[in-house]
Amino acid sequence: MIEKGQICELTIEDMSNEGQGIGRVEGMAVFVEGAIPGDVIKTRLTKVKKNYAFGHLEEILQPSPNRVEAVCPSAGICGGCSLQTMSYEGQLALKKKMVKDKLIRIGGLENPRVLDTIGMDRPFYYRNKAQFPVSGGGIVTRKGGILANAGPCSIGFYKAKSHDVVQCDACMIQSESAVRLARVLKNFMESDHITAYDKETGKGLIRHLIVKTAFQTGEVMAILVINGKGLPNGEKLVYMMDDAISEIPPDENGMEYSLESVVLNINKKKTSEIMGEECITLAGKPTILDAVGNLQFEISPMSFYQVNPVQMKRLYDQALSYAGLTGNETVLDLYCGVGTIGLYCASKAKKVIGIESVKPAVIDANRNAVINGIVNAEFICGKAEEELPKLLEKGIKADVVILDPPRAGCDPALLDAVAEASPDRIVYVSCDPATLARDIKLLGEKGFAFVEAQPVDMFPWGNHVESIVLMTNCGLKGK
Ligand SMILES: C[S@@+](CC[C@H](N)C(=O)[O-])C[C@H]1O[C@@H](n2cnc3c(N)ncnc32)[C@H](O)[C@@H]1O
Repeated sequence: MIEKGQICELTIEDMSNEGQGIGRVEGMAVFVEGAIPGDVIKTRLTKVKKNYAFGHLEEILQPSPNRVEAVCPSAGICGGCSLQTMSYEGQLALKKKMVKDKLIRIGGLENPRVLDTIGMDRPFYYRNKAQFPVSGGGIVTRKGGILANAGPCSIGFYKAKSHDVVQCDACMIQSESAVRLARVLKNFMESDHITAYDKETGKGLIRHLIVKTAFQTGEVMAILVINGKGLPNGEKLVYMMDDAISEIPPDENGMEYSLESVVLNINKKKTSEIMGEECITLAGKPTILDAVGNLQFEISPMSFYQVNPVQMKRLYDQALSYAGLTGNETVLDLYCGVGTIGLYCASKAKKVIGIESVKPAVIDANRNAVINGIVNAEFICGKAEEELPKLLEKGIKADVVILDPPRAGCDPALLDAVAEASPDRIVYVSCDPATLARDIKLLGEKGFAFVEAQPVDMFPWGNHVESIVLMTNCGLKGK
């Protein structure tokens, strides 16, 4: 019987979805922050539940062969990048293992073929999207009408297991444009006494700064999520941001960056949702343009776009290869975002139909078909689980179905509809191996055979795992 406060020695064997090392004491799983697979550690149990426990890392008795010194200057302060003390080779191996383990344990597969994780040659400064929380700053009214200074503002990352924000002065995975704009917004808020939103009181103006950077064109978009209708001295901030971006020296590919869009996103709800529904373009264009391969994509503030452009191309190349297109197929791109995967397939298929629930993304997708001169693709707005049955009722036949749902995976109704469509191939792109494995099992029961999985490292130094799976129709249902 183990209890809170007990000191135990254990070997870390696995990693949780939240990035904690997992070991076992008396058969019970113990989750330890800061421990990585292969470490032998001494831990003090801080919480003991019926079937699992949490421990504090007291001492590393024997470091994992994959343990390295963290290279990021913000290591130990910022709560992101839970694998920053693991060698990159170790991370790639761990991610492959995580996919395989989930496919066996949750997916019910015996010995699934999982290929080596496709890694990056240089896994740094890869993110094209930064999402920074904002705290402090400005003058606030306390109880009794007393005016008080809310302290210096910080724009950056949450500390591990807290909502304290640490200024992002340096980050090994974010773009230079994102780090610079975080600094500019801090200076602006301090000089102009602008408050950050306080979720306890529901007061204060600035909630988040989101920066999107199109590495293939150099276009940068800054989105200020605000708890109000407008931004005092917004024009001044635009000039400050523009100066900061134009001072970035060209990158190693000679790319010059320019601020093309500054957007206010209104979110007055007391909710943990980052963005509200209304966007107002404060300066420049309402979208930015990026490219993948020889296709161009316009992206609006609310639209999903893969965060790692180098790996996005590799992921899409794999999707295209798994789709096995000959030119005669109808491809359904479900959860299509701005239409990237579908449009990537369009020149090799007869017809592409995409479904996506976020309206601005669907508008982007249809416009992206036009700007690329693609005439055999159309994108529909709605929930995939509601729209696919309607397409089937209209007699649409699908040869290849691409699924790329959010972390929660597919709605069971959608999997039923996919089975009814009875495509030859299903290409399933996933950012959560657990829900992927759950859905693979359900699709298996509906007559689709798992062929192989290819993990693609979309999030170096982080514990999230992207992978892509090919399933083929066993012909149980017939076409
Ligand atoms: C992981 S993203 C994939 C987007 C796209 N395939 C790509 O590679 O950029 C998942 C997308 O599914 C959309 N989505 C979420 N729930 C949905 C639903 N029930 N039906 C259709 N789309 C949905 C999200 O808005 C998001 O754009």
